[in-house]
Amino acid sequence: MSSRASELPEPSTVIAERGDGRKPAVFLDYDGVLSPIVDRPSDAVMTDEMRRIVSDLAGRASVCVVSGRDRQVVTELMGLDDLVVAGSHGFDIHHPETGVITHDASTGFEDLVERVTAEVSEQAAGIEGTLVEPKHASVALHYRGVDAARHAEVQELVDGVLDAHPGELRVTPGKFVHEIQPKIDWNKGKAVEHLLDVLDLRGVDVLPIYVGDDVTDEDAFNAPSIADGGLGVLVIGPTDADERETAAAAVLADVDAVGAFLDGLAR
Ligand SMILES: O=P(O)(O)OC[C@H]1O[C@H](O[C@H]2O[C@H](CO)[C@@H](O)[C@H](O)[C@H]2O)[C@H](O)[C@@H](O)[C@@H]1O
Repeated sequence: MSSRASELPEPSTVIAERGDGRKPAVFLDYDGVLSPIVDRPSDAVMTDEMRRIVSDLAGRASVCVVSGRDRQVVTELMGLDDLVVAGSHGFDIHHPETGVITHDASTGFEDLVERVTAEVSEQAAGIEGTLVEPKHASVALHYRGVDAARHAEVQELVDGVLDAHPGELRVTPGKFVHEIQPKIDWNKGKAVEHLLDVLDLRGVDVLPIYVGDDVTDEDAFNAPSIADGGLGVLVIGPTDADERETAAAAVLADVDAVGAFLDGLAR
């Protein structure tokens, strides 16, 4: 089911109205959720205050980070190495105590991603302001720094790369970024369902909550455990359109509101 973001309540209201006494299992996106959107991806370092909030919450409830970033990168930006992290849009999952968590789509795409990353890097060098972010299971082509008059060229580049690999790739739009991924049936929603299984978080006493801001987070809002009985929370950034349609059931206004919500959760 899809709703207009501006018409959705805050998550604390939903939880109170449901009389929900279940123990939260919290899945958190990173950019736009735990750290505001900034011009350069490498500048999105989590604040000390958000680090304290996430650490405190992890002491009271199950917390997993599900990010489009590479796992090592998001771990470093958070300054926390004791959380379960599903990096590279949920392809690369790691538990701090037991190590890598495998799944149906864990491997098999490495050569393709390496070749595509090289192609994108070579072609993007001709478009000033692009930034190529190589990742474990995708390549992100950022165009935030590209003159608007050249955005069509960036799109042509992406279309050309997809055409050169018929049936092998898909592209997901993000915030001034094209995420080129192997065409494999895996996404953040599948990663959430897998984590609920392997971390033994299924049960009538568990409330799965997913907090995200981007297009790829809609897969998680639509995951059965979030959409049916769980809680999807969309973070609307300052530049996002209020009329955005989302499968989330609640909204938060910005990263500060995320901090306040997480700080109050499970107390
Ligand atoms: O799934 P997420 O953890 O939200 O990651 C989504 C993408 O976030 C990053 O890019 C976005 O945030 C940057 C920093 O604020 C911003 O400069 C960029 O324009 C945004 O698209 C990250 O660089 C990507 O790899 C993630 O997939």
